[in-house]
Amino acid sequence: MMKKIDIKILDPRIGSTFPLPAYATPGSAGLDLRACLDASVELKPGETTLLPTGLAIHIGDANLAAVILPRSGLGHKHGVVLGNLVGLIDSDYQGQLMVSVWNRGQTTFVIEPGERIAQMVFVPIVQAEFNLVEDFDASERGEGGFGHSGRQ
Ligand SMILES: O=c1ccn([C@H]2C[C@H](O)[C@@H](COP(=O)(O)OP(=O)(O)OP(=O)(O)O)O2)c(=O)[nH]1
Ligand SMILES: [Mg+2]
Repeated sequence: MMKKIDIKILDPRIGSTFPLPAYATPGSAGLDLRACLDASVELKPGETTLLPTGLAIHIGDANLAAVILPRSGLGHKHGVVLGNLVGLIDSDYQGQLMVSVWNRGQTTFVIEPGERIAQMVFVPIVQAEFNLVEDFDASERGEGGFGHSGRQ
């Protein structure tokens, strides 16, 4: 299913120097987001910085959201993940898409202008309303959790 999402270009280089986010293959779930930078940024071990993408989206549907996730290559090989671990884009957010990058590795990582630094995935959302009860209907698990079923 393809869904139309309003997008605004905030930096004139988007769409020319830096391509618009696009699915890399027909089966891709994620759209890579690029660092919309004037110059490269050095991210030392342990540092976190907020990168602009030069883009804003307005999802405009409370039953949809987007999540920003690390790219596996950056995270695994270079230790470059997200400062917030996962970014959540609300359907009513209209500001610039920002990516918090965290160098959790041991070596400095240089982010180049236009580099694909994270990926965005659209996800369905169910908003819940709470039904206040005194007792829950019984379930097989009950209150067991946090490994109560063992490791094997
Ligand atoms: O990686 C991210 C995470 C969030 N956002 C934007 C979109 C999101 O809708 C908004 C608020 O994010 P969130 O609710 O996670 O942050 P908060 O700390 O709760 O801020 P707020 O008080 O604005 O909700 O910031 C980004 O651009 N990138
Ligand atoms: Mg919030």
